[in-house]
Amino acid sequence: MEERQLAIHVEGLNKVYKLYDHNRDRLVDSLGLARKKRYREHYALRNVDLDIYQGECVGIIGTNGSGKSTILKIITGVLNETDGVVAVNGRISALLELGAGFNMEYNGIENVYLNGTMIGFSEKEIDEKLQDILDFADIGEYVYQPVKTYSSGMFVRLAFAVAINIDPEILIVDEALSVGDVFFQAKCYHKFEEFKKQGKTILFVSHDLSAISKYCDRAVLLNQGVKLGEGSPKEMIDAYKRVLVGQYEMPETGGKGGLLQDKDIRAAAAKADGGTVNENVFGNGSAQENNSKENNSAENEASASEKSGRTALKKHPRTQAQGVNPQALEYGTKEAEIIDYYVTDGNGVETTTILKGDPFTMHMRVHIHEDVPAPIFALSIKNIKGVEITGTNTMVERAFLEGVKAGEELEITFSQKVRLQGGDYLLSLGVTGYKGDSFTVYHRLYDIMNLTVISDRDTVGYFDMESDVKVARL
Ligand SMILES: Nc1ncnc2c1ncn2[C@@H]1O[C@H](COP(=O)(O)OP(=O)(O)OP(=O)(O)O)[C@@H](O)[C@H]1O
Repeated sequence: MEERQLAIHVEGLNKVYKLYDHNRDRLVDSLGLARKKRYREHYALRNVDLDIYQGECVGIIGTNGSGKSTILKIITGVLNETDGVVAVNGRISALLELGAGFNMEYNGIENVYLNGTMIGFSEKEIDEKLQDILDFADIGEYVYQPVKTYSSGMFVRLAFAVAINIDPEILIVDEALSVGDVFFQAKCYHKFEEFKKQGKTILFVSHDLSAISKYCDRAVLLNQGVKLGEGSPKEMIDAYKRVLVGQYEMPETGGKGGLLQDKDIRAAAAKADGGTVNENVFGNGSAQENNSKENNSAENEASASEKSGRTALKKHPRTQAQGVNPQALEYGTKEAEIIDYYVTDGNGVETTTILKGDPFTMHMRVHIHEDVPAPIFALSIKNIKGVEITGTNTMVERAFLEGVKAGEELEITFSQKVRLQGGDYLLSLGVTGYKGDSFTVYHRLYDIMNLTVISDRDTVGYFDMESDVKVARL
């Protein structure tokens, strides 16, 4: 059997930042005058092992601040590790932060030469590649303008064109592609396919889970600087979904490469941050707290309810990390009030990310404050441009409930399969009804939640008609 060659080997990698509360502490420390420790240690990466083989396309996923960019920067040599081993076998071309390696005052062509020589090409070699680079970037006369005048889209076109046309053995891309328009993205992903066929190695970070599942052979999941696991994109996206809703748990931990449990991560993070275990698995604990305070209209509502003499409700404090939109629009008389909402996948696991074709259920809990003769419960789904894609309600579905009394609590579920194309969607919920002849909105939560659909096979338009396609020779 042919032995696979390693392209990137990372072992026991740590990156620790010193965080100072005051600038004077930093100064005292840098002058070597500090008698006691004046900083806190922050682990951007903690004991990470990673092997990537030649010809693989590997995606790194994880929440904000999980260490994705840090590991790429260390592999490409832009950043030094605190300790650990990093070995690279092959010429790397990297597309990291937009603008890295570019001189803003130079024009596009001058920057092509600047970048090319930085990677180790001679002027003559770059001369030979220049036309391919300019053709791929396709930014016309702008190549003669200083890059400081470029839009971020133009910038990424040129940077990507340079990165892929200088014939790297290992291509490293950090998120940058999301800046380009869809046509350019398609061209880049096509190039990825070509690269893979040529046996080149690709390592890329993206929040676009569809791209990860479509192009990667393998995915790595980072959280709070710790590698939670690696495996098939589907498996890791699934684990990532659980991290997002705070339900991550893996059955086995054990030896090297084993998956850690939330409590291990929290304990490890807490140790590095000064000892106390932070119950929040989403990263910065205080930021998370602020989020839930700011965006949780439910909490504000509770106090409003109390003021109006209604019983205080036990509401689930949902947060932005759980897909809740802090800018959701809310109104209604609140005679019936939506007090909780969440999405579960086909296994009954709470999530905000569903694979196209899979079943999912929208759950809505409603507290009835005043007798309501015949409430209508509704769900609708919009795309991020605001186009209403689909929706339904208990009236059209003929799921009637009559004579609902004050004090009751109801759970309404909408279960269906995802036929939407890959992308982000916004869910709206409502409770309305007729009081005599007059239509009343009891409670509406517009665009309250985000739902991400992951797809590696998008058809045309808003939804997949699940066509049964046959081609026959006659
Ligand atoms: N110069 C720095 N000083 C201190 N902390 C830093 C520095 N750079 C990064 N960090 C911290 O290191 C951690 C990892 O950051 P990194 O940028 O690698 O995350 P990421 O996964 O790429 O996030 P995102 O998805 O938001 O791009 C974060 O907690 C970040 O705050």
